[in-house]
Amino acid sequence: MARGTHAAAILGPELYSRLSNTRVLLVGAGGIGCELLKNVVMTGFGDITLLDLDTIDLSNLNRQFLFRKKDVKQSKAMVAANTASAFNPHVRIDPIHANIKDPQFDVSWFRTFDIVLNALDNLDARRHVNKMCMAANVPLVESGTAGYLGQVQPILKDRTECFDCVTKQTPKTFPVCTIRSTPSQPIHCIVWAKSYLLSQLFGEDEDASGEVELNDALHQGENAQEIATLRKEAQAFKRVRTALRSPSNDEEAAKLAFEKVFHSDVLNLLSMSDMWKTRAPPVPLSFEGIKDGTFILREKPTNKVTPNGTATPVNNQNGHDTPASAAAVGLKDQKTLTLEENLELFIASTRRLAARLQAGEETISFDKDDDDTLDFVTAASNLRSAAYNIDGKTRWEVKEMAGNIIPAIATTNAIVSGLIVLQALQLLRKAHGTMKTVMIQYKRTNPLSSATLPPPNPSCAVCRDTFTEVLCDPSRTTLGDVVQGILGEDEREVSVYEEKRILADPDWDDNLERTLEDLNVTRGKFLNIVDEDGELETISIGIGVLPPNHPEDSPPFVLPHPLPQPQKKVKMKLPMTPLSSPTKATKRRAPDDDSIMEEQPAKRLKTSPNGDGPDLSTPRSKRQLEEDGLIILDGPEDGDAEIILVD
Ligand SMILES: Nc1ncnc2c1ncn2[C@@H]1O[C@H](COP(=O)(O)OP(=O)(O)OP(=O)(O)O)[C@@H](O)[C@H]1O
Ligand SMILES: [Zn+2]
Repeated sequence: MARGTHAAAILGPELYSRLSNTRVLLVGAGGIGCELLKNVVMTGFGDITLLDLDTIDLSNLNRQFLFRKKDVKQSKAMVAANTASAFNPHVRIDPIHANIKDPQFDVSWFRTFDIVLNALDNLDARRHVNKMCMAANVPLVESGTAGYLGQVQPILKDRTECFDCVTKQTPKTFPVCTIRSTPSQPIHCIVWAKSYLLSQLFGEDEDASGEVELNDALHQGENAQEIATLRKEAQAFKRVRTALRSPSNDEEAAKLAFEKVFHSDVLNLLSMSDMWKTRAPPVPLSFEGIKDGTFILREKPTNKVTPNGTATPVNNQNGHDTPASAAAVGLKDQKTLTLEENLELFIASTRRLAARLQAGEETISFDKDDDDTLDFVTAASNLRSAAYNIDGKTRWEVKEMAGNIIPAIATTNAIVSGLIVLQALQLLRKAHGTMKTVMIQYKRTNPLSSATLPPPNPSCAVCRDTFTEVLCDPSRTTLGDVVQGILGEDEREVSVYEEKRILADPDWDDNLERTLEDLNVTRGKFLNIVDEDGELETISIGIGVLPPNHPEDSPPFVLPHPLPQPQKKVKMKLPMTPLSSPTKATKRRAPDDDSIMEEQPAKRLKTSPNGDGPDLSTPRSKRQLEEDGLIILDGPEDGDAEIILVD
């Protein structure tokens, strides 16, 4: 069968013949991206732009089949393009080694494509591409896999839900005191080692922000004695940081760090007897004792008989004398480490990281593929677990947990990549009525399921905007030029935003005279014109560059023609919540992956727009509430707004 037989059958001969000139943007050349690039090339697409910001890592080779060992450290986009070009002599692949969020990839650039295919691994980049495709009105195929599960979703502006029409789950966070003082699970110790200890020792000097965090915790009614202890801890860190940065090749700095966090800090915590009334107290570890084998952690009474007939204590939690752990020794990464081995690994990894600082690296943060940071987090979390009587984890398990990794499965990537091409062909055929979201599910009898595509969410903050574009020289164009130019004869009251930043409102027009450059509103960014009465959709203006032939003597900006006409907004009713129930406090999770967050109790207010509670319907009334000490947390849709009263 000839290459392209299937595509020709689906598209028909006329549309198929256009495939070679269809401009495809493929974002991401990782697990899905490599498979997908191979598929689009083999299908007969002839004009492909492949973009990825990363270089090839050894750990990519097991599933990213366009890469070989010799390619490690090379640009993913370049190597993938090179390899896949050989699959079809007629294909043009333009590789770009860059971040899709870079300013040159503006709305005009996105508009040059006929279709965009996402093969990304993070929410932030996905949401960005979604927004750009909405602004440029280019069809998008969005996809993702998680182990055996996968999903492919076609997105078409004004016809289907966009990626942001539905709230996405945010990763789990933990209360700060669980992480800092009272861990009870291995993950608490791993988060402590990765997000707290590693950055305290090798990250930026966060003295000031740490103080603010502690002051905030104090104001939120946390135990004053505990906060004072944490403050003392912070000061002691300074000494360790200095030692790590002073040239020396011995283990002194590692010892100092160890004694601070696994000994002195534990002793300090133990002195707060109240904390240990309802939970088991931790045990301070001894550096020298572990080294010379005299330190025994929580000895248990059971004895075993050794071959020479003497009884010795077993299961003493140093982890080095149980037959089970000895038998588990297989691959190095999957070995349960003893207390001694964890200490050795702690010393060795601290020395390696300290040497990197001394060699000029300014800060070091966790990367699961950086052996030094992974070793450090493995050792430090296991030592902390030992002190708190929590099970230790192997290096492999720590890597999975700290890297939030769900194992990637090449087969799932392959199935998803095949589905992406089928969805792309359907979009190009404009078979909108028959398109569906397709899911790979963990069901042997029915591995693929599909769902009809819901229409856009009327209150989506992304795809319900009216998008337009202004091409300009930001150093010579003022905010007023753009806002007045876009509104034309329209004299309604508006506020102007860039992301969450307010730049102007009906009572504050100081910025209208300033240039866009001065306001840091440059290529690739969006200005939002929000209707003060909340009646009309927001106008979202992409900032682009002037065409090269733009006449010198004409204004330094080009307005769209015709001017955008925002539609009436579909009104959402805001939820009502009784005023007087502080016990039913609102709790929100932080959006950040491993942020250590304290959940604060807060009182809820009514959020009625019709008189009996604060009015949220206009930007001005929202700002007024903020000035009055109320924080408004925007949900993904306006109707979800929550108000938290700050005491
Ligand atoms: N903002 C972005 N701009 C460009 N490419 C991106 C961006 N964010 C992520 N990517 C790319 O998307 C790809 C996602 O692929 P994948 O999920 O297989 O990740 P990976 O980094 O190759 O593998 P793993 O995370 O499992 O080690 C990666 O190659 C990554 O570099
Ligand atoms: Zn949407």
